[in-house]
Amino acid sequence: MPLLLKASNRHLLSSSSSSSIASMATCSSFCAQLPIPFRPVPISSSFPTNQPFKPFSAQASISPASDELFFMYKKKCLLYSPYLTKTFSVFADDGSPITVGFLGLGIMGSPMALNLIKSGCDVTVWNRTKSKCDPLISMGAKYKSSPEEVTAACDVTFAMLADPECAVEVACGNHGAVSGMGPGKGYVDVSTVDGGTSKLISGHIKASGASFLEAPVSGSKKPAEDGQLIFLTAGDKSLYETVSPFLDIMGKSRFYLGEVGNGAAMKLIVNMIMGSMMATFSEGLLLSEKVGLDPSVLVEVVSKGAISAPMYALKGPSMVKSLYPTAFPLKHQQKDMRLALGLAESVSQPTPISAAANELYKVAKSHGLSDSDFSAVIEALKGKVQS
Ligand SMILES: NC(=O)C1=CN([C@@H]2O[C@H](COP(=O)(O)OP(=O)(O)OC[C@H]3O[C@@H](n4cnc5c(N)ncnc54)[C@H](OP(=O)(O)O)[C@@H]3O)[C@@H](O)[C@H]2O)C=CC1
Ligand SMILES: O=CCCC(=O)O
Repeated sequence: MPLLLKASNRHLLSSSSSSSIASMATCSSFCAQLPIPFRPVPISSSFPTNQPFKPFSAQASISPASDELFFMYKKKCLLYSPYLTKTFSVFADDGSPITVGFLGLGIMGSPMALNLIKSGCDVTVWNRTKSKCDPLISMGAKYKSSPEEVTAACDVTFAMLADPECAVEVACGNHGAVSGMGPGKGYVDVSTVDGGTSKLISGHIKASGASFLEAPVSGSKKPAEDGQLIFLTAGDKSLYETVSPFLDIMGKSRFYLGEVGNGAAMKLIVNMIMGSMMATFSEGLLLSEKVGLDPSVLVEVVSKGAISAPMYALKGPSMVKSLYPTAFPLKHQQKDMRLALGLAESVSQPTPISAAANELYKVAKSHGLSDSDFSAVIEALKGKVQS
């Protein structure tokens, strides 16, 4: 017989299977390591009683057979995924599904929205270039022709946009997201922008009576596809709690960092470190080659020691071949260096290494590498740069 699982602020579930389900909830770190197709979807969240949203309930039908599967999960066995992904949905208290909007279907937005759709969420999409909506529409997404229409139709709307300028344009421009917002709705900006931009958007959203959360992500194209992103959130706590089931579909971890601007700052600092790491890695690869060493061997040596990083292992082999398949566009990395340096400037923090790295990304951009992967920054260090 199916069991109805209701989320509560204690993560307790009113079912005879509560012990095994609760075990699953406490094993979230293992759960997050599973690829999306094998990952149990989140079935609990916390809902403060005084929050302005339609309260969510995570609801799932669980048969005795699937209860067995949860027990297997506790022992770190794989779950039978189709069973779970098809039975998960998030509902408002009036029984209607929580509707989700998604604005911006680029490298990151498309797989993030797709994971929501695959998990059974009711998703409405918009993108400036309409053709990028088509694959998602064919997977079951609804389509609206402006950000305003999306936010008017949806309870919560995510935005994954290129830069501060277009994040503001999509939120606050003509027929922008703000025009469709109102009390009881939420706007979650997952783009990488600076804190000032985030506060500006937040101000407009909140003036409409809606709630705002910034939630930039760590993790690139593949983690977005695999639902392994890391959300760095800040803003309305009640919205954070409301959208947590959706964040857990798209990601493996989430941080709540307090006031709007803190999520943006954390994201920019992480990417400032990453940009400098990539620049110095590039120098090392080229230096090794110049002194007669095999840069592929350098990649291997680095992978064995204390400075090993997934980024070097992932990008190194193709950098050695001068190949830069785009996961994180170089123009976005340079934007993040620029914004991080602005953050440092605002508090008089010296960042000479990052400032130097930023110059390299600017050189790479000037040589036509904006849309290549950010690992193409190595080209800025070569004597002869392809244009
Ligand atoms: N790629 C990555 O590895 C990661 C990226 N990020 C951040 O996520 C955000 C998106 O990145 P990513 O998906 O890679 O970028 P893409 O360049 O692939 O996508 C950018 C999106 O922004 C839209 N856009 C750009 N300009 C405008 C505009 N003027 N008006 C409306 N929409 C616009 C694009 O629409 P259109 O399709 O019409 O061009 C597209 O939907 C960025 O802030 C980036 O820094 C964060 C983590 C990782
Ligand atoms: O903003 C892009 C981050 C890319 C990554 O975290 O791998």
